[in-house]
Amino acid sequence: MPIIATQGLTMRFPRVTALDDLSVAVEPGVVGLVGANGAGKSTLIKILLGLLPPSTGTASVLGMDIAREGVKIRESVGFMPEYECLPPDVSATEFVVHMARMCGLPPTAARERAADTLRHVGLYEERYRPIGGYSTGMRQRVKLAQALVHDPKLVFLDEPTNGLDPAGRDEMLDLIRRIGAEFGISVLVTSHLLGELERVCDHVVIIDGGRLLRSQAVEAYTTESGVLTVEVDEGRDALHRVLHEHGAAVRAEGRFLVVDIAGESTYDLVRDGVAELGLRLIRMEQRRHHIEEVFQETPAAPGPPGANVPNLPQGAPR
Ligand SMILES: Nc1ncnc2c1ncn2[C@@H]1O[C@H](COP(=O)(O)OP(=O)(O)OP(=O)(O)O)[C@@H](O)[C@H]1O
Repeated sequence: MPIIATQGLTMRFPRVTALDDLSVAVEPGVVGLVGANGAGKSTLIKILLGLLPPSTGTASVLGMDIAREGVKIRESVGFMPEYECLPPDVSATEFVVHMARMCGLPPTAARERAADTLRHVGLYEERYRPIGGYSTGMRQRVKLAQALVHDPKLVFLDEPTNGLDPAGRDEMLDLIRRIGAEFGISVLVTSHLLGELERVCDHVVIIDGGRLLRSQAVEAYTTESGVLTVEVDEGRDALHRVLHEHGAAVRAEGRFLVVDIAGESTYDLVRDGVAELGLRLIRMEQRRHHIEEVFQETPAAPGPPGANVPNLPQGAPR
């Protein structure tokens, strides 16, 4: 059963259509929702939580209908909002216990769950200090903990890496991966950075201007390309020459050689060239596409000039 399914979901605000006839279904796992700022990600989350009725269309979350079963959906789904929502004067422990109580847990269970969850997200002694003194990374962890404290089957994480430095971003991405892999909780995580989702997601949905561009398993985005990356210890230029002389389409890229694959013979050619020159082969592998490259190849949907050109920052950490 899909964890999320939408049919013709449309959300019109007075000045903008935030979601435009969106039909998509995703299976359990870690699912990325990618789009530039204003693409409609937060609007979709609000609709899926049953907090905002769509203009037209239908949707279900964990098999529950958003129009009729919003309360049940919110009982089963955790939500980490993008915006700042933490009270500065209470500690992380007090806040997360309070959220657990709001979800209906009895006092002792709420305290135990809060302690476990805060430990899982990497907050230890600091959890007794007022949140007002926390770094951005620590505040993001508290927001994540409150989303997980009632043991949901699914969590919506809206831009969880926003505002984090590269190290904090890596830690948050690792946490997200663990939520899916170790705790068996499905995740819908939004980001405007494609590269970072490639690392943690099983499936990625790309939207632009409220419309669906693609919905695919990550492996489908990162299919093998037609080039071979070759790395040798020393003698890169000599190998370049030899391969070129044997008719291979070869070019240097940093310390690598990149060779177009013309068939099985290309592998033999590289192996023979390395042997002939007496070099040490460190790596010979078929290169995989990165999601960002695939996305750049996606043709823009029809519309006014520039309206559908995704404006996604490149070079995200991988
Ligand atoms: N309550 C609202 N009233 C009017 N317009 C809105 C409202 N909420 C969102 N929008 C508009 O809908 C579009 C989609 O917004 P949304 O917040 O869903 O995008 P997003 O992909 O989450 O981007 P961001 O990461 O910047 O929040 C934007 O043009 C936004 O200005």
